[in-house]
Amino acid sequence: MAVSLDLPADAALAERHEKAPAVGERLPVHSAVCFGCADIPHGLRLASWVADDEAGAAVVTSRMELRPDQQGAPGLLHGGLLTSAFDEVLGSVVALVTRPCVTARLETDFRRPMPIGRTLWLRGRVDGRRGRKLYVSGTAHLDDEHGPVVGTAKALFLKVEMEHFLKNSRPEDLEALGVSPEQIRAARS
Ligand SMILES: CCCCCCCCCCCCCCCC(=O)SCCNC(=O)CCNC(=O)[C@H](O)C(C)(C)COP(=O)(O)OP(=O)(O)OC[C@H]1O[C@@H](n2cnc3c(N)ncnc32)[C@H](O)[C@@H]1OP(=O)(O)O
Repeated sequence: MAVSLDLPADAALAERHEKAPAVGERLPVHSAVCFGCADIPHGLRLASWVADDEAGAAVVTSRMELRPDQQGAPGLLHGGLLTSAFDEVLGSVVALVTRPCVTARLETDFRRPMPIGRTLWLRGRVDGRRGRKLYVSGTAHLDDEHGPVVGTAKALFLKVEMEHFLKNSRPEDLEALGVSPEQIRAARS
């Protein structure tokens, strides 16, 4: 049975890490080949900034231009791409608190159609943390940050160790990041 994504009563506030970018700063791409944020032809090409939050929680705002090559129904964004966009935004906001983390569970509600040629503004917030678990939520708005809500999301991210990638990623991709074959072998032995 699916585990609830509701914030537990004993979750702690999840503030930005002291070394995380400040409010207003644009986030750098976290990988030159990332489907969500890298400047690659087939990617979502999300641009993201650290945003403010009254309660002091970590928040990210992202912009996504909806392109003709992203259609599902004619003239409308494919729904799975909204889920992918939420995964990127929520993964980015979690990385302001602690990292590395991976998505364990992600739910998307599709509220309104998203026409191609328009702009989505997404907002992701870390609502709280309990141990390795980070509870996050997001909203997607059409045309501007306060435009109509077209989708909402809730997710659970889990903090993992670097071994998660050393054991599971393709060796050639790890080596391209500077990881030695010995480190990869050691993690997998
Ligand atoms: C040198 C290398 C460079 C690397 C550079 C890194 C760069 C970083 C870039 C990030 C970029 C972001 C981009 C977008 C984010 C992705 O795209 S992440 C990719 C998609 N996600 C994945 O591939 C994750 C695949 N799943 C897994 O690996 C494992 O299932 C997980 C998530 C790590 C959990 O496994 P586990 O650590 O063994 O945890 P486990 O003991 O099963 O569960 C711990 C707790 O979490 C709960 N839990 C686990 N799964 C779930 C679930 N699905 N639902 C609800 N609760 C759950 C359990 O019930 C348990 O609860 P408690 O009993 O403690 O109360």
